[in-house]
Amino acid sequence: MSTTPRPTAIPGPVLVIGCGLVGTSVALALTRAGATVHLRDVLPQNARTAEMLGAGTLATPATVALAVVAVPPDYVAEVVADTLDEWPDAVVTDVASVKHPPLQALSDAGTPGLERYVGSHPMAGSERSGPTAASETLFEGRAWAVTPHATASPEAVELVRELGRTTGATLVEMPTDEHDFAVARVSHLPQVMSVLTAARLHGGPADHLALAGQGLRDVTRIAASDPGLWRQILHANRLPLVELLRDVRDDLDELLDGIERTHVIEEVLDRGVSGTRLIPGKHGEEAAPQLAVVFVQVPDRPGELGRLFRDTGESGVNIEDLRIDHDLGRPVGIAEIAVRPERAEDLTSALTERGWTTYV
Ligand SMILES: NC(=O)c1ccc[n+]([C@@H]2O[C@H](COP(=O)([O-])OP(=O)(O)OC[C@H]3O[C@@H](n4cnc5c(N)ncnc54)[C@H](O)[C@@H]3O)[C@@H](O)[C@H]2O)c1
Ligand SMILES: O=C(O)C(=O)C[C@]1(C(=O)O)C=C[C@@H](O)C=C1
Repeated sequence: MSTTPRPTAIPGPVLVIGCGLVGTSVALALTRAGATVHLRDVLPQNARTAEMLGAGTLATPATVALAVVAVPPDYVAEVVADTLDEWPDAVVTDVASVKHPPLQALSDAGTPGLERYVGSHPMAGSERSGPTAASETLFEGRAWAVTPHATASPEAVELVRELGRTTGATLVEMPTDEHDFAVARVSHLPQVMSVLTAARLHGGPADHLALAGQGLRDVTRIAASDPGLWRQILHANRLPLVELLRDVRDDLDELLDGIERTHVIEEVLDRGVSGTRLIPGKHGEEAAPQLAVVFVQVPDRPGELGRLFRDTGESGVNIEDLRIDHDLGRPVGIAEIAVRPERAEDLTSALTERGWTTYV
């Protein structure tokens, strides 16, 4: 949900280099918070599209307080070095998904001005690429990693923190190598598992694929992401990723060897359930609370969803999450309203009283 942005404290113009999904989303969020944003891309049409979307201006800036490098990982070190050189007063950050390799390359090259560079990484994105997939609210309530290095100036670190805060994200600070181990587990391994699952659909007869439901769609959404970008991410972070893939290979062996014994299957399934409970909830709560889901039949008519939201609001029960599915072959949808378990009963009775068909 979009919140009213607070004005940014970034003390001058921002230059966004790379106007794809992430760069344009950053630029839109900064513009919305009152920053003057300049746009640049190796593909002029992407910068033009970002400008048309209201993300900033194509005019060359006279000065730059902060440059945000939002290009694919293979080009980050080179573009950061060029930007430090071109704008000697600017702080420079990048938003790439892997943080240690570019820092190492910049440091090995003895890059002048390295104290003005602080890497960062917003933990939000999409399976879509390019400026037309951008959104000014993409980072709201999401984690934004800031990865200072030993020689970074405190002023540079603070400016990059302010960038994350301006987009509505929650800051998480850690060294680059720790960051890369963390994202191998929470982002890169999930990407590989999604891809492997989607790839196994090849060869499935059409009438088998016709049975695909929401479970498959949930697991494979990110498999549709740009392979060119992910080749770079996975290659750059291959060392931590390989460790996790070996663990997954052990899990597969355990399942293959034990598939005849139900307790082995049960153990694997239980580890999955407890794993999902370790994922932090919204607003950075320690772990996602277990939620109860109230299912509500929604007639397929204009205005019905609005009526459901109004009735839910009047019940005083907060919606923690929401999904809407279509009941195949019937003129109704099913709204799945996730609420705190202790409020499920209140919501069910409030909605039933107002004429809704519900089940838990
Ligand atoms: N896609 C995601 O979900 C996601 C989320 C967080 C961070 N990231 C990181 O953000 C960065 C950008 O990813 P994206 O998803 O926005 O990709 P994208 O393909 O949507 O956009 C990349 C943009 O960079 C431009 N570009 C490429 N080389 C350039 C150069 N040398 N100079 C200037 N512009 C150049 C491209 O023309 C394109 O417009 C990547 O480093 C990625 O790892 C991606
Ligand atoms: O597609 C999404 O929903 C994402 O958020 C993508 C996602 C992620 O794994 O969380 C993917 C890579 C990035 O570096 C950051 C975000």
